[in-house]
Amino acid sequence: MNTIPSVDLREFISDDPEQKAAFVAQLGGAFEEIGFVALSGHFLPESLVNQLYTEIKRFFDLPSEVKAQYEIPGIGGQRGYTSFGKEHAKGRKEGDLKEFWHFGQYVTGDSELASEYPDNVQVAELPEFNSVGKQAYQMLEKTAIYVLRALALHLDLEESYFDDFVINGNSILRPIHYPPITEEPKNAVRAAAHGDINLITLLMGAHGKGLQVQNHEGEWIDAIARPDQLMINVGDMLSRLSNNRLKSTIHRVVNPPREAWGSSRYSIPFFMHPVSSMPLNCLPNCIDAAHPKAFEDITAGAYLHERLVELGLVKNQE
Ligand SMILES: O=C(O)CCC(=O)C(=O)O
Ligand SMILES: [Fe+2]
Repeated sequence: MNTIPSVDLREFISDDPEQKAAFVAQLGGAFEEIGFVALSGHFLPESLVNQLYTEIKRFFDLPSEVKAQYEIPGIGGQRGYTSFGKEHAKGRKEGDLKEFWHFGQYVTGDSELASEYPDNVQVAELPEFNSVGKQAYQMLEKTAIYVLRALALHLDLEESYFDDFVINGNSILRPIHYPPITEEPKNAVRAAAHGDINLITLLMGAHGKGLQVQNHEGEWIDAIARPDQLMINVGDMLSRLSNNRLKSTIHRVVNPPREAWGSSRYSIPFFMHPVSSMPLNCLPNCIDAAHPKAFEDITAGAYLHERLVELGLVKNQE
């Protein structure tokens, strides 16, 4: 497969059972094949996308000393700012050529979870930054809940199977800035090849080319969504749960050609995570003689911790 299929969420939300079934089949097929799909008809209005890009550009333009105040020690970069070069892909030494911000969950009605998660960090210099981030977070979360409902049907589960695991879940909205490249990078790229940790990722139309996805033949293909589409991919947690039936596809962000080194790249992924108590044990109906159980049982929280250590964001004893 050399292209990424497009689907429209309005088909799933419609009351027409045929359209709904067609959406489930298209989405499920794409996630078994290439692991990526471009989604239109979602809940994130273009005006909000534009506002969020404006706010995050203002934030990344702040002086480094100001941004550094928002880098909070001891929370593994789970909220607030993470400075340039700090995160590296699993198995690599060189940091990625990026800085980023994390908005986390806005817990309602569950005091235990509210105290489990670090607080969101308020940017004093930018009055709109936090409220725009929160609105985008909630629209992306709503979209992701519908996508997971469709996936539940594809996996022969109850449509609401994921709801209780992801409502108030540990999801993250991550605006990323890849700054202009000023000298020949030594082995480092904007984002080295990796699979995402979480259940699914919703990526807002990245400003500028660069995202590539590896197909089954090992070829790298460009993944470019239209401005009204979200690029959605399967993460490692969903691959585990489905015993590899759904593919967490390796992707990367390559450095631009030299003549484009002078420009920044921005992108905004939303990583849909469940609550940390969700078991990621392979689903019994995804295990058979041809597909023996490929993963040990683990909870989402324990798995996330393992992965954050591998990324260099958490030290082992934290
Ligand atoms: O910047 C992009 O387009 C993708 C970033 C990405 O894959 C990630 O942060 O996991
Ligand atoms: Fe990614």
